[in-house]
This record gives sequence, structure tokens and C-alpha cells, in this order.
Amino acid sequence: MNLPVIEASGLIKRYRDLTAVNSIHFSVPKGELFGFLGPNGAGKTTTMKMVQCVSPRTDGTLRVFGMDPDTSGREIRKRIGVVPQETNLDPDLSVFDNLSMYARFFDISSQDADFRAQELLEFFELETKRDTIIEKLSGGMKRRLLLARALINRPELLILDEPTIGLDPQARHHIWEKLIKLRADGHTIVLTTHYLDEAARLCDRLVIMDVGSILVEGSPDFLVSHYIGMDIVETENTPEVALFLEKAGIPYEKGGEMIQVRTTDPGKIADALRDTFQSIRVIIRPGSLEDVFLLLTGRRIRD
Ligand SMILES: Nc1ncnc2c1ncn2[C@@H]1O[C@H](COP(=O)(O)OP(=O)(O)OP(=O)(O)O)[C@@H](O)[C@H]1O
Repeated sequence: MNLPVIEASGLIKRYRDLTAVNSIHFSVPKGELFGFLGPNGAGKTTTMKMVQCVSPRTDGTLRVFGMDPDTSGREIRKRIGVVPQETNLDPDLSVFDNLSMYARFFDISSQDADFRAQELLEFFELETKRDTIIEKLSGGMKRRLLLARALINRPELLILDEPTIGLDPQARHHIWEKLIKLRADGHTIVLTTHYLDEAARLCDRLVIMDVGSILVEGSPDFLVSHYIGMDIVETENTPEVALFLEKAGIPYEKGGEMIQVRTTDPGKIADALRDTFQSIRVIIRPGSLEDVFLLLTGRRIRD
């Protein structure tokens, strides 16, 4: 059997008295697109930093390509590509030079670097921006260039920290399209995200993280069908609606401005609500990862 690309067991990271990652276990096999979904501060970036060998673990076991980051960090780093959460392109260089100069960190010959840079510009549809300076690029282009840069050393593992944070929907879809292609080409990809649709759309498997712990693990479909499994009736969160549901013996969850009922008979509950409360807003929809997060934590992923 193939060795997992990443294997973590009882992995812990403490910053003084704060436990940012609290004994997590996960394993990423070759060729998988694996996600860490969770709100801000869940410990996703901290976990990625340990895998990238830029932040040592406090305790537990971590292996990347079967090696220990504590002793083989240099060797591991050569084999991974990283897209950080913050854009850290060189503002003084052109698009092309950002790629070819980065290749120098990996001892790639300049001829090879130019060839790879050109190939990556084509893949990420940035050829026409080849000589443009960074500040003239849109947010989506910068993200695509960061992705291209992360691939310059032909990494066996690609790590993406919030790959579409702050992008508009069109730019996000463009990045997703590229990630789906990279995955189809056999890349192993690990990403962090707090976007539920991104996790549902891209990940083969994911973990949901909250305050340093992994709550659940599985494919998006498995998590939704296992934890939610039914349709959701969503309606207004008012004391009257809550009282009505309680009197009728219907369990519900509160999530911000909405009340949600998981049910096998959504039509009946929706009708009862509409009959009782004039012009109340009621919708029926399938379960989602958002519902899984709400069920497990009592909160929505975005506060
Ligand atoms: N260098 C550090 N020193 C002290 N505390 C830190 C440090 N880095 C992160 N933390 C804390 O560790 C916890 C986890 O942070 P982390 O950045 O890993 O979360 P996250 O899930 O990636 O969220 P975000 O997307 O906001 O970065 C937070 O409480 C954060 O404040």
C-alpha cells in the first residue's frame, strides 16, 4: 500500500498557554484533494504551517512523505508547493519574473525555469500579463499567479491556505476550475477554507475543525447525509415560532436569524408554519455542510 502523503496523530501545537491545535489525527493519501473547513481561529493555518515545516509541533506525530518535519524539513519543503493566505508576490518584478526568480530557490536551471514559467502562465491564462507588474493585476490574477508559483518546483503536494479568500464569485470559480484540473492530473492538494461551498465543491474528503479540534471527517456527501440526512425547513427565528415548535414537539436549531428544522416531512411543517403565522418566510432546502457545522457546534461558521 502507498504511504500517505501526510499522516498526523495526536498532533498538538501550543502558543504559550493557548492550544491552537489540540491533538488532531488525519491522513491524506496520494492524489486526494483534502480540506480543512472551519471558522477563523480554528487552527487550520497552524496545522498547515506544521505540515510545511515552518512551525515545529509541540507534541504528537507528524509525517510528510513518511518523513519527520523536525528532522527532514528541508527535504520535505523541496517537495511541496505552498499558496499562503496573504499575497506575497514580489511587487518589483513582472509576472514572468516572479515565477522564474522563485525557481532559483529550488536550484532549477534558468532554461528550465523559463520553460516551466511559460507553461504555467499558459495553464493559468496569464500569458497576456507576462510582462505586467504585480500591482496591475486583479485579485483573481494574483491568486492564479501564486498558484503558478507554488507549482514551479513540480511539487508532489500542494498546500493552499484559503485559496479564494476575498475574491469575487467569478474569480473564485476560475480558481476552482484550475484546482479541479490539477486534481484530475493527479496532484495531491490540501486546502483550508471557511467557505462551505468551496469545501463541498472541491474536496474529496475534509475535516471540520473548531477551536483546535477536528470534529468530523468524511466526504462532503457523507457528512451531509450522515449528520443531516433529511431536508431542512428554514424559517424566521422569533420567540413565537420557537414556542410553536416546542408546543408541537418539533426539535429545532437556532442559527442567527433563522430557525431550522430537520425533517423527513418538510411540506407538513412548512404548511403548519404558514397556516399559523401570516406572511412568515419559510423555505425548504436540502441539507448542507453549513447545517453539519451548526449541528455540531451550535454556531454558524461565519460569525
Ligand atoms: N504565532 C502565533 N502566536 C500566538 N497565537 C497564535 C499564533 N498563530 C496563531 N495563533 C492563534 O492560534 C489559533 C489558531 O489560529 P490559526 O491561524 O491556525 O486559525 P485558522 O483556522 O487558520 O484561522 P484563520 O483563517 O483566521 O487564520 C488562534 O487563536 C490564533 O490567534
